[in-house]
Amino acid sequence: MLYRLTGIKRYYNERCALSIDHLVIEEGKIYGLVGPNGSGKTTLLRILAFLDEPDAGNIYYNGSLVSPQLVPSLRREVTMLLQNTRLLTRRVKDNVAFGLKMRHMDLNTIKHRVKEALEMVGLPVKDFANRQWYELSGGEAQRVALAARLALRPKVLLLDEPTANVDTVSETLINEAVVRAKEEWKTTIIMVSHDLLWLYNSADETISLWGGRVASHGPENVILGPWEKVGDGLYCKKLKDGQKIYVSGIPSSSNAVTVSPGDISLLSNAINDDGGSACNLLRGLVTQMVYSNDGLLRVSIALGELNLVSLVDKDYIKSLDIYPGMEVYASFKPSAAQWL
Ligand SMILES: Nc1ncnc2c1ncn2[C@@H]1O[C@H](COP(=O)(O)OP(=O)(O)OP(=O)(O)O)[C@@H](O)[C@H]1O
Repeated sequence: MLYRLTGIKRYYNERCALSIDHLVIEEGKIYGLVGPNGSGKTTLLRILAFLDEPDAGNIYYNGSLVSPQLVPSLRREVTMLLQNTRLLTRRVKDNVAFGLKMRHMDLNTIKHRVKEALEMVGLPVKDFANRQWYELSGGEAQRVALAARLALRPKVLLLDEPTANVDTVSETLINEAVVRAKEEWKTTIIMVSHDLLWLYNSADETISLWGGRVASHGPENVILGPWEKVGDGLYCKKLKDGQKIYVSGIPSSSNAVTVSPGDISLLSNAINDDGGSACNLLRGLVTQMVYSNDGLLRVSIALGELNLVSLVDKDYIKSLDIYPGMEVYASFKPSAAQWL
């Protein structure tokens, strides 16, 4: 275990922006960090980068309680890349070499690391090393900024939406470089991303934030209220197409629930064969089918204004003969919903 966070709180002007009871980050894994705007993603990254201190709680890094005395040495192992990082006003190779020089590395190592890092992000040394910072496109500049971090071969690389403002070529190269860092140096990666395809295929785990708290499930299947109370502990939401979703439990202040993709089953007709217990049965259209890195298939279904994702076995899909564009039924128990 690389990080263990307990009882973390971060306030801005007495408003709690982050409240994490318990979070563990394992070494050498890729974590996708997701959540709506303002949910605390950047706040969490800055704490993990030791750039900000929480107002309460403890952080353990590599088994040791992090204290202000430890922070300078930890900052050498952990590096962060922001959305639009400004380059230093100098040549590409000087940008990439900067951190290595600060660490007093010898010239041969610096030369090798600069070449390696630039090639990892798809910028050949002969074409780019001597270019000035202003002779680059936005996507190239972001890749140089990433190369400067990769050259350090960091133990932890924190990325705050690094592909938000770059074209698809740069996006692919950045995503590939991140995966290579994990494979070659066992770098632990924590990356804010809205790219669900990347999350499904490359991330080992997803941390989902909601209102500064870690939500129990991934980025999908957040269903917002309003909810109407229809029975004892039973609540209903009416979709625009007239279908109704039922959830149980005790509502929270967020008025939102999540349903794990694994708890949603798919049926090709409206006959529910779950032994008669009351289940939601919602008609929708298959919009996307993606293999996920756990060997299962993620099927996205559009129903009314909602999009639900179901995680299903490949063989089951074959038996249903489902394909994009097909009408299916998504089924889940009201008790599968968890209030955020
Ligand atoms: N320096 C600050 N001063 C006051 N409030 C802040 C500050 N930084 C962040 N906040 C607030 O804390 C909350 C969490 O912000 P944060 O930037 O961590 O969210 P985020 O999930 O990264 O958002 P986004 O997706 O928009 O980047 C927000 O409500 C934000 O307005």
